[in-house]
Amino acid sequence: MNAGGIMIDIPQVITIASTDASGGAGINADLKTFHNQGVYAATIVVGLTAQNTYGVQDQYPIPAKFILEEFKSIADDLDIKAAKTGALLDEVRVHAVAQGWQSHNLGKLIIDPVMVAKGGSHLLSDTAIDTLKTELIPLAFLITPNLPEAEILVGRSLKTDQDIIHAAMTIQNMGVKNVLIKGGHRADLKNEFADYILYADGSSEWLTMPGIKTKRTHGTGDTLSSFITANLAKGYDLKDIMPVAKKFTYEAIRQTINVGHGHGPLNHWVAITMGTEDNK
Ligand SMILES: Nc1ncnc2c1ncn2[C@@H]1O[C@H](COP(=O)(O)OP(=O)(O)O)[C@@H](O)[C@H]1O
Ligand SMILES: Cc1ncc(COP(=O)(O)OP(=O)(O)O)c(N)n1
Repeated sequence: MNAGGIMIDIPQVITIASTDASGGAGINADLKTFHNQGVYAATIVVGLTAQNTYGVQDQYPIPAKFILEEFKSIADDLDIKAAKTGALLDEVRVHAVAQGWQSHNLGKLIIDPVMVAKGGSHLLSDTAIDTLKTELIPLAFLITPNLPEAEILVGRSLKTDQDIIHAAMTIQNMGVKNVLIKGGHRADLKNEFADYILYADGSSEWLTMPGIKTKRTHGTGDTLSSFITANLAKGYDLKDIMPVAKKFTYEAIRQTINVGHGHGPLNHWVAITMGTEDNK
């Protein structure tokens, strides 16, 4: 009821992750990307980080019981179409998120398996990897590891295109429908950045953009996975979203903003939207 006004239906999404005090990564980057893409965003906060563009100074996990309360509050009221996870910190938090997910229907699950931040700090403990693999990954629509994260998931080093293609198959066999392996950390590619995606139907593609020579890449993975999450919630097909998500992230790095003195954050004001003339 909104007498005299108008009621607008807007796709609703959620990020299940940790905050970044400096605003460039984690929940902060997710919310900016969601807002940019015109979806309504809720949060399940799993942890807090004292962090800046130099690195992570401290982290504070939210108790599992409270995380489950957050799940219930959202599920009792909102109509979430897609959710993404980010830094989940440890085994207790990964288990709580898997438990919360199984108890409530929050649409498509996108896992960004954040393990190590740019400055080298661990945002997922080693003991949580098995829990991630056995409890959370089988629930997901899409997982988006960067190269080092994919190496940890499959337990071998990934150097060549063939290594990456086989790793995506290994990860898909863990029970997740679609697998995106991001190439931002690939040592042999300097002039172009190629990501590989293996889709649920067995088809696959390499997504390539020129490499930008910059250290201002704080929150690139969060931005890419949030763009995908927002547009899945809007009803777009993953195959149509992927090239535009790649372009959005590229432009958010290229059109840099002067914030921070280390690995600076991205520009979350770039105007790239699905369905517009250049981005069918
Ligand atoms: N310097 C860069 N120039 C162009 N694209 C980049 C650059 N760094 C990262 N990307 C792209 O940003 C996205 C996130 O990649 P990556 O850095 O591997 O993830 P993460 O932030 O999770 O470590 C990928 O699409 C990757 O190709
Ligand atoms: C709280 C928090 N969550 C996630 C990250 C990592 O974000 P990512 O997009 O992978 O970017 P970088 O670590 O490469 O900056 C984070 N740093 N903090």
